[in-house]
Amino acid sequence: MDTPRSNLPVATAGSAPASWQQRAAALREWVAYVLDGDLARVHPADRGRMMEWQEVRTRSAMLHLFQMLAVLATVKVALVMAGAWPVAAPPLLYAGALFVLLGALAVFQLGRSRGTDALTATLFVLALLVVLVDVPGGDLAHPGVTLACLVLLPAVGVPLLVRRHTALLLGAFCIAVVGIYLLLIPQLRVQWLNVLLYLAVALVAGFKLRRARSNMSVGHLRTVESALLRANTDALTGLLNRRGWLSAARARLDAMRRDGGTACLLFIDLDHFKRFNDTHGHEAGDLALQRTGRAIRARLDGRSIAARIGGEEFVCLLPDVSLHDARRLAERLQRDLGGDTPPITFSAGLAWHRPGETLSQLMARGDRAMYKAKRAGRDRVMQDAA
Ligand SMILES: Nc1nc2c(ncn2[C@@H]2O[C@H](COP(=O)(O)OP(=O)(O)OP(=O)(O)O)[C@@H](O)[C@H]2O)c(=O)[nH]1
Repeated sequence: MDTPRSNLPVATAGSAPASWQQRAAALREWVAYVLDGDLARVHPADRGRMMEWQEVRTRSAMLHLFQMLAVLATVKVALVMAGAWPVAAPPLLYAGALFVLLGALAVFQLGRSRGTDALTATLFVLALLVVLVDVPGGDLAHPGVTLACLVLLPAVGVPLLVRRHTALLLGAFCIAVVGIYLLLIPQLRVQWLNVLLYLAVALVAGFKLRRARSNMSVGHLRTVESALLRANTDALTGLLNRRGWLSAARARLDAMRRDGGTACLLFIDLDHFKRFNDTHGHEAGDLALQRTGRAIRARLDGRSIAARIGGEEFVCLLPDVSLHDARRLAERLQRDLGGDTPPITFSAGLAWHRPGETLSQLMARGDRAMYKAKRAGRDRVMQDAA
């Protein structure tokens, strides 16, 4: 049996690219295809799933971040309580612990419902402050806190947004700035190691997050992609199935309505297929369907859409093809399949798309023309009145 192929590109399939950047690039290509490229070939329900995927991805990144910050804050509170970490203002630390609690609640919310991104972002900033409240003086308005926040936030955020080298350069720059600043202020010197430690943790966390997000994206997209392929593809022939056809052909007609253009519908029904099965066996019948699918694919250009919409029923939408050319294409197909052993014959109906006509109306006319061909003795191509 043929490996099912569909009209969707398989950007993320094949051998796994070496680095996560390459995987992310493949991923972006695929997302661009699905979201911006030819959405015509993706069922509207899948569009919703793609959006959902993006939301899930963002949320998961936030979850990772909160987990790490919560761990940091917990360690710190434990050290303070054990007397191993002197702080100037314990009340502020306990207030910070409250923020962590709120952060944990937000994490819980993130896992459960939508629309908590603003809350989580706020809590994220507050949790960062928690890690910094022990700057001497314990004053949140202290310039050291402000500076550290200004540095830590990009230290976490930058690796998520830019390339590794740029992030490392920026990180080194931030560390240098903080180092110089802290050396210039005597009362901050005792804390500069702490701050550098946080910076290092923040940088590592940023990279880890980026990697985790990218890995998850590739894995998740592969799943979505194969689900999309399965849902829209006929497993036997690799052409679109009825679901994929309805979505793709409707979208193509919509695009024609918007941008102009014409199309022809070709409706194909294999002749006496029951007899074919009875004579040669069901397996030979399956092979005949696959051969038909291959022959159709070989004859169509990249803009045409082809599907197996029923047992031995095939349809093709041929954009910017005249009735005359569509008939020639159908006749070539007849020759392709008739020359095989055992020969396959089919009856075909042609209908030229009328302006404003829906897909069902067009298909009904194609079907009618195909039945005319059956009634006239099969193994022929008939057309509906243009
Ligand atoms: N091998 C195989 N047979 C199939 C498949 N799907 C449908 N069929 C068979 O296709 C046959 C269709 O038979 P009919 O609808 O009576 O039509 P027909 O025998 O082709 O006769 P006409 O269309 O009038 O020429 C049935 O016997 C189905 O069992 C399939 O996936 N594989």
